This record gives sequence, C-alpha cells and structure tokens, in this order.
Amino acid sequence: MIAARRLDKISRLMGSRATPSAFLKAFNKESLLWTESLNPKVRLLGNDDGDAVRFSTYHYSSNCNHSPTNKVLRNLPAHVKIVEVGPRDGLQNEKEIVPTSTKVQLIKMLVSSGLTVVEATSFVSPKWVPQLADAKDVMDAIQNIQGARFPVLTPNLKGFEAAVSAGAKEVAIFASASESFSKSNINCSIEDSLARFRDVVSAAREISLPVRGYVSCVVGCPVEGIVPPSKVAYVAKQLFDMGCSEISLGDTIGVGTPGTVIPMLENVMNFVPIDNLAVHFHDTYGQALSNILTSLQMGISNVDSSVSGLGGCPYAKGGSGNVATEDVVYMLNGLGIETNVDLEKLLLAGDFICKHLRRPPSSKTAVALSSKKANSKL
Ligand SMILES: CC(C)(COP(=O)([O-])OP(=O)([O-])OC[C@H]1O[C@@H](n2cnc3c(N)ncnc32)[C@H](O)[C@@H]1OP(=O)([O-])[O-])[C@@H](O)C(=O)NCCC(=O)NCCSC(=O)C[C@@](C)(O)CC(=O)[O-]
Repeated sequence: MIAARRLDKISRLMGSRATPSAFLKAFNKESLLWTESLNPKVRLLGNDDGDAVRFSTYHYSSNCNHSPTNKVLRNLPAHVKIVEVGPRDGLQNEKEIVPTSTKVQLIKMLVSSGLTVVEATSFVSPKWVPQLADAKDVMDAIQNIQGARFPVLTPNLKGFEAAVSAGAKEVAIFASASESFSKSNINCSIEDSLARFRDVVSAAREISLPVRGYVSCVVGCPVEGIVPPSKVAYVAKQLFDMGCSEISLGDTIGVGTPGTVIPMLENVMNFVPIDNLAVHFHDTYGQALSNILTSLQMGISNVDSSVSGLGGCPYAKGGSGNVATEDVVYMLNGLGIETNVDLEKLLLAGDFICKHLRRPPSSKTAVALSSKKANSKL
C-alpha cells in the first residue's frame, strides 16, 4: 500500500508533466507499476526485470474510444489534429509557379473538407522561394474564410512583420537539427537562427500571436546523414523554451523508420510536453504512415500532412513529398480516431490541385478509389 504522502507526490508529478527521470528518482519500481495500473497516463517502457528499467510518462487522451483490452490500440488518442501543409510545403517545391487564385481555391476546398489548420504560405525571400512570392495576395484572399486557422512561415523579423501586416494570426519559425541544412535552408547557423527566432517570438508575444516551431532533419540530413536525437531534443527545447506553442518534428528527407523515430521522440519528450509536439513526415521511403502510427502510440496527437502528398523542401535534395493527408485520414478513420475531415471532400481538393499540376492524384487512397471505380464499370 502506498502512503498518502507518496500518492500526493505522484499526482503532483503527473500534473506537472514530470520527466521520466524525476519519476525514477522519486519512486521505486513497485509504486510506478501500481501507478500505471491506476492511471493510463503513466506507462512503463521496456522490460522491467532489470535494474535499468526505463520509464516514460506519456499523456494519453482520457476519453480514448479503444478497448482497453487491446494492448496495441489502447493508447491511441481519440482525436488527431491534422495540420495541412499542402499550400505551403506542397507548393513551395513545385517547378511551376501556381497562380494565386488556384492556391486560394485549394485552401477553400481544404477548409471545406473539415481541416481546421491549413498552413497557407511563407513570408520568406522571394529570391529563395519564388513559388510563394504572392504570400500577401494569398493572405488577402483568405481573410474571410471561416472555420480554420492559417499559420504562415516566417524566417525572421522582416517576414514576421510582413505576415502580420498581411493579416496573419499565427506564424511558424523553422530551425534545423542539422548545421548543414540550417545553412542551406536559411543561410545561417543553428545558433544564429535561434537568436533570430527569439526576436520573432518576442515580437509575436507582444501582440499575443501563437508561434509554431519546426525542427527539420530530425532523423537524417541530406548532407550530414544520421542526426543524433540529442541534437533534435536540444533544438526542440530551445524553441519550446522561447515560447513556441507547438513543436513540429520534421523528417525533412523522409528517411526515418520507427527504429529511428522512437529514440528521437523519446529524447524530445524528455524536454517538451507531448501535447505540444507534432510530427511531420515526408514519405521518401514509404515509411510515413508507420512513423505516424508509432508516434500516435507514443501519445502524439498532432500530425502534419499534405494533400495528395505534395511537397518537399527546395533545399533538401533527395527528399520527396509529405505523407498524403488523404492516406492519413484513411488510416485514422480505420483506427476510429476522429479528425472531423470528410475524406470525399478532401479527395476533391487533391483532384483539383493535381489537375492543375497536370498529374494524376498521388495519394494511395485516391489511386485505390479510382481503380475501384474503374473496375466497377467493367
Ligand atoms: C531566411 C532568408 C531570408 C535568409 O536569406 P539571406 O539571403 O541570408 O538574407 P538577408 O537578410 O541577407 O537578405 C537578403 C535579401 O532577402 C530579403 N529578405 C530577407 N528576409 C526576407 C523575408 N522574410 N521576406 C522577404 N524578403 C526577405 C532582404 O531584404 C534582402 O533583399 P535584397 O536587399 O537582396 O533585395 C532566406 O534564406 C530564406 O528566405 N529562406 C527560406 C527558405 C525556405 O523557405 N525553405 C523552405 C521552408 S523550410 C521546410 O520546408 C522544412 C519544413 C518546415 O517543412 C519542415 C520539414 O519538412 O522538415
């Protein structure tokens, strides 16, 4: 039986989202096992028959709709927030510059499918990313669209000020866990970028604007190869400590598998509360959905994706598009996880932009449904 004093301490630690090491320090294995059985928000990781048992505090949704008897599914969140990045991450990498009116129509269709966060554009140098040079015009045209938030990327104060005067209500800054990628993407070192971002976050704070922080190259870098999880955790912590409300962890070149994603997430979770984390997977090796499922099982409930799998960073050679939003929604529907997204309407948005780009829709879901339709006509 655990004494009342100890119980009180356990609940205080849980309330404060204590790190696993704090739990380890404060309690013995028995009390943790006991706590786990009472509260699904605390979970043991690894085997528990040695001295070096690893513990982790995962914060799960309390109203999860899965049967607690299913060990694989019981820890999944009941709801996932999808951050649609197609109009920004998707279109920044297209050779052809998409007209503003097409971008705006795409955003409208995405919102009408039920997506509540649509990253609209970037206020970056038009010399670096000419595809998004019409950022102000896009923002002007979407001002009156209801039902969604439209964050935009801002690499520095110049971009932040332009975004705010164009009506942005939410911005995102983007750092990298790889020194080489930081230089090629934003032309400065990681430390210099963090100093710039502090200025952006403090300017945003003054006008109560939420700031999202990206960390790129969280498992691999096109130049440096493997990126150590501790570097990712360092940059994520810096962004969180400076005031970012959500940290999106980007596998920019899509090389991750659950084998590399799990240790990376474990490291980051030691410093950033899980509710403030999002995952952003590119699908170069077809691993994005397994990485997302793994992340959900670890307690993440914010997922970035791009309609029809558009995307890629012009400064990340070898990377391919993001995971397709249609495929994420299909998987989440299958798992009984709410997204509030209407898959049919989302497919229409994918079809719309792919027609414009003169290519067939490339989400697996769109391909499967169109061949099903074709077969049913035979
Ligand atoms: C950061 C800079 C600007 C530095 O670029 P720089 O050349 O080092 O900047 P600078 O301060 O020396 O300025 C050079 C020129 O750019 C102008 N400038 C300076 N800032 C801005 C601005 N905000 N908006 C418009 N113009 C700007 C500035 O006024 C000047 O104009 P000039 O005097 O030559 O006419 C540049 O490197 C840049 O714009 N990089 C953006 C690259 C980018 O957008 N990459 C893709 C997004 S990141 C990504 O996709 C990854 C992510 C987020 O999806 C996650 C993942 O997948 O992992």
